[in-house]
Amino acid sequence: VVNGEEAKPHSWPWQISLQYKHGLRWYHTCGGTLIAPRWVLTAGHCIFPGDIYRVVLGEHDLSVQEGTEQIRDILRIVVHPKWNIDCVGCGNDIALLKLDKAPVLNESVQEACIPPAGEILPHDTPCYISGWGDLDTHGPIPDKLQQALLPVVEYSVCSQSDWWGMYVKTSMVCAGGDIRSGCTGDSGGPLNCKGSDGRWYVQGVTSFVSTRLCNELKKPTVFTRTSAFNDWLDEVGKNT
Ligand SMILES: CC(C)C[C@H](NC(=O)C(F)(F)F)C(=O)N[C@@H](C)C(=O)Nc1ccc(C(F)(F)F)cc1
Repeated sequence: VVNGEEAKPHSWPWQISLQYKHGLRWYHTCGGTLIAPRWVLTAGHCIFPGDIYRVVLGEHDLSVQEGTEQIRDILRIVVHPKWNIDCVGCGNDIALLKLDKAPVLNESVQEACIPPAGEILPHDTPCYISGWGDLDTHGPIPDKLQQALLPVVEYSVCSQSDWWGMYVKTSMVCAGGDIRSGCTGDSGGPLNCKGSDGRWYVQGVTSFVSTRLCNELKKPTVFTRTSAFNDWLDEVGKNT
């Protein structure tokens, strides 16, 4: 997250760290969101066939054992069938991870709500991105979870030629566009937006930023719009 701030520990208790094994060590590679007892939502582009992954919940500082962490192995990875790394602008950058065992829900580990199908947030709705991604285009990476307020940018603005133009689809949500943004390593994490019921909804899955600068002006962070995939989420979850 570029130009954000350290999140209050465990204030986004559904945020997970997706880690891959390299040699004998594990490394944070993407964010994700706990959306059901045994299901984590992340981005399709976070998954590389053949890699070994694990999920860490209840995390705040990646470099310290805080006692709130719960580590889970992944039983099944389901990447959206239409996700194509060679066409990031086509969308469908979404995947589900089934955990081997449900984590214990507590102060540090909670589920986020999934928005109703088709829900579109109005321009300037205040949402927060959270993640352990780079603090700037070329690093460094933080140890502690970061957050930034990213107001929603409605599609009619985000699809303007000097914004994302044809690279953004209605199955996506844009947010930000000023000096704050997501950045490498925030991928797959949530766009957190508070509903009128006071609950937090994962309205987006962090998908892409500008290849030039993470926080390039008029290139808001682009998220997979969760409310465009309710049917797919239900379908995958059913044939657990
Ligand atoms: C690995 C990528 C598919 C996703 C990667 N995502 C992120 O860094 C994050 F954290 F914002 F989600 C990214 O945006 N990386 C930059 C360097 C990038 O490649 N951006 C990008 C790629 C394609 C397009 C498009 F849509 F035009 F094809 C737009 C931006």
